[in-house]
Amino acid sequence: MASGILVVFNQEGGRVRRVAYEMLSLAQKLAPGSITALTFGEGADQVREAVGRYGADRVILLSSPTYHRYSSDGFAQAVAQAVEAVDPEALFFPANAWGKDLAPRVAGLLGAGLASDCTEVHRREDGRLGAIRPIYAGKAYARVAIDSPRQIFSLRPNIQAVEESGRAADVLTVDPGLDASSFQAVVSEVIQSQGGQMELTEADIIVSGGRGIKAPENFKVLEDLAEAVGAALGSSRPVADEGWVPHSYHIGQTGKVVSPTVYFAVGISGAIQHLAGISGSKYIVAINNDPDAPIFKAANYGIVGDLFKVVPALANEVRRIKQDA
Ligand SMILES: Cc1cc2nc3c(=O)[nH]c(=O)nc-3n(C[C@H](O)[C@H](O)[C@H](O)COP(=O)(O)OP(=O)(O)OC[C@H]3O[C@@H](n4cnc5c(N)ncnc54)[C@H](O)[C@@H]3O)c2cc1C
Repeated sequence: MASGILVVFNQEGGRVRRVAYEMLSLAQKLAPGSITALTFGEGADQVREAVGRYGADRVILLSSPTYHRYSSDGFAQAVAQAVEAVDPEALFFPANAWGKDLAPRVAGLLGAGLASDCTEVHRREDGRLGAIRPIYAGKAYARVAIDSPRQIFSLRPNIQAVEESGRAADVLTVDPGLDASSFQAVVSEVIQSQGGQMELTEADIIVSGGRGIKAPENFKVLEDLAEAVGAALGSSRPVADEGWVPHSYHIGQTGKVVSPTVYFAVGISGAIQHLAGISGSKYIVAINNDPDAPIFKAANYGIVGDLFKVVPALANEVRRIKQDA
């Protein structure tokens, strides 16, 4: 009978994103002792110790040149073969760009149900897994049950706690026997986006600017705060549409969905389409000179004031506290 969870994730040169550890920690709670991790690409061999520490009992490392370049159809076939070898009850994928591309293809190949972008996965009374996921642009949450024998979930980053279990994972050798030349679509080049900052969907702190910053050169004020608090930079859609910042900064219904611990919304009015992308934030700090701005209804902390005075004062205060510490 199918049992355990197969946790599939991406890595670059041995660098594993935190969401992989979050998935492993959660999987270990749901199916203790039967967690298999699967990753691909150059550097995959280096992740064994780290994934073991965070809850993998076994690990499949597809590090051969066949898997050096991402291929949606090729990787989906490899995951399907790993599923045949491991026979898990469920698969976890990260709900990042990589996982959002791969998970539906694997679900299609396996004929399995997929619940995407989940904020919670739990064990139900009937022994199967269930999930909670946001719907209607984050305005409501749905409880999801998957009827197919195999269940697939993609998990939103920064939602689960990470716990170290302190064991080393055993390496499980699975050779899908695939030939990269038969892959239909292969990523031939990855171009680093402008700014080269950390991935917004995985950032713990985000400083985000809206039209209230008035001109692209004023974004420096936000960069200074971001540097002081160690944050990634984001923006509302009009700011990215105007070309004041790269499009990769755009947060919201039609942009990135983020779930940081702290989200600074600076000069952002709080339109519903923007809130759709930030409702997973633990704390929202709004800085706006209009006391009636809708963002204050969503915020945990609000400062009514001119951002050009408030933000530099905040950055200086953070630096002063850090120096004193
Ligand atoms: C189909 C659709 C999809 C959309 N998707 C998205 C999306 O994904 N993401 C998104 O962000 N938007 C999206 N939008 C646009 C959205 O409706 C809003 O227009 C947009 O979010 C407003 O951006 P803003 O808050 O930067 O600008 P504004 O609404 O113009 O707000 C600027 C704010 O700055 C404040 N301000 C001005 N000067 C200062 C100052 N000196 N100090 C402090 N505060 C100041 C103002 O009080 C105001 O609240 C979408 C719209 C549509 C129709």
